[in-house]
Amino acid sequence: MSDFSIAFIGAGNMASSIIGGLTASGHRAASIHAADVSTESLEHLTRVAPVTTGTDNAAAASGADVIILAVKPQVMAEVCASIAPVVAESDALILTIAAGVPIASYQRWLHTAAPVVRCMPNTPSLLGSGASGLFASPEVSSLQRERAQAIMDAVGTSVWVEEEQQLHAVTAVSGSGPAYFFLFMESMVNAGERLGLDRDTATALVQQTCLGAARMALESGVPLDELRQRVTSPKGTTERAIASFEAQGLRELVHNALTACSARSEELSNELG
Ligand SMILES: NC(=O)C1=CN([C@@H]2O[C@H](COP(=O)(O)OP(=O)(O)OC[C@H]3O[C@@H](n4cnc5c(N)ncnc54)[C@H](O)[C@@H]3O)[C@@H](O)[C@H]2O)C=CC1
Ligand SMILES: O=C(O)[C@@H]1CCC=N1
Repeated sequence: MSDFSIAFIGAGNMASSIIGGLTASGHRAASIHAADVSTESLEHLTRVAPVTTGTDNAAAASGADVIILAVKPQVMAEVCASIAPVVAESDALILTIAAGVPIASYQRWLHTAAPVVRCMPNTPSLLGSGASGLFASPEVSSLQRERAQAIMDAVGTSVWVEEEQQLHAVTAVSGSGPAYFFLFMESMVNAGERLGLDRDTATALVQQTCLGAARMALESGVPLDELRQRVTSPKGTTERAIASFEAQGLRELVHNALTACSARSEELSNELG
């Protein structure tokens, strides 16, 4: 599994994180090639791992088993045009991490029904703690699915969805999700300050509480509602806070926010499609 060759088109933040994760998990740097228009991005990447780099997208993609498209959605059409002649001559898997661009657009820009896996990652991938949703076009083989999963598992965990449309929900839950937790943490820090803590103390307590709660949710095997109830002593302090959240409609607020996010993801797909 670790010997297949990978070409990255775009060598920015996400590409260097994935490459860092891949090489840390045993993938040979010699079988990874990266192309970028920016020599600065390429220089930064070679400090992460000794991969082959260049500014010619088609040269990097040539001979690769997996071509990872790690550029912004706005330049995707141009990038696909640059590699289309190579893709036409190969059976490489196209793995794209760009938000919003539908599979039909890649196949149109590449002028072929290439096997495409769309991935919606999130920013904690930069630390190896990402959560990614994956969707495969019908042309993707089982070996290619395994390879796509192995690549994204190098920077966190990944789940497959059965329908491309479900990537809108993945975007609403995990793609944009880190921002919701940051907002909640900001709100807790501000509340802690107003209750008399200095900002640094409130920040340290909030950060560690968030990490601890996430680890309990992940590692205890106990359902979320039970974990919450274990903190909530009858007639105690937590009960008052939870009652306040519930009375002010926190669950409905969250539902509305994720619905708005998913709807925007659909709008963007229509614009980029
Ligand atoms: N769901 C999320 O929160 C996240 C999604 N993403 C997606 O991942 C993709 C990459 O994001 P980042 O790595 O953060 O962006 P970045 O801006 O760090 O890297 C993109 C790279 O593409 C290069 N590039 C631009 N035009 C090019 C061309 N024609 N040929 C070759 N390279 C070219 C740029 O020079 C740059 O180095 C984006 O599509 C983004 O939407 C990334 C991070 C998180
Ligand atoms: O906000 C956005 O549009 C992108 C997609 C998911 C996370 N960031």
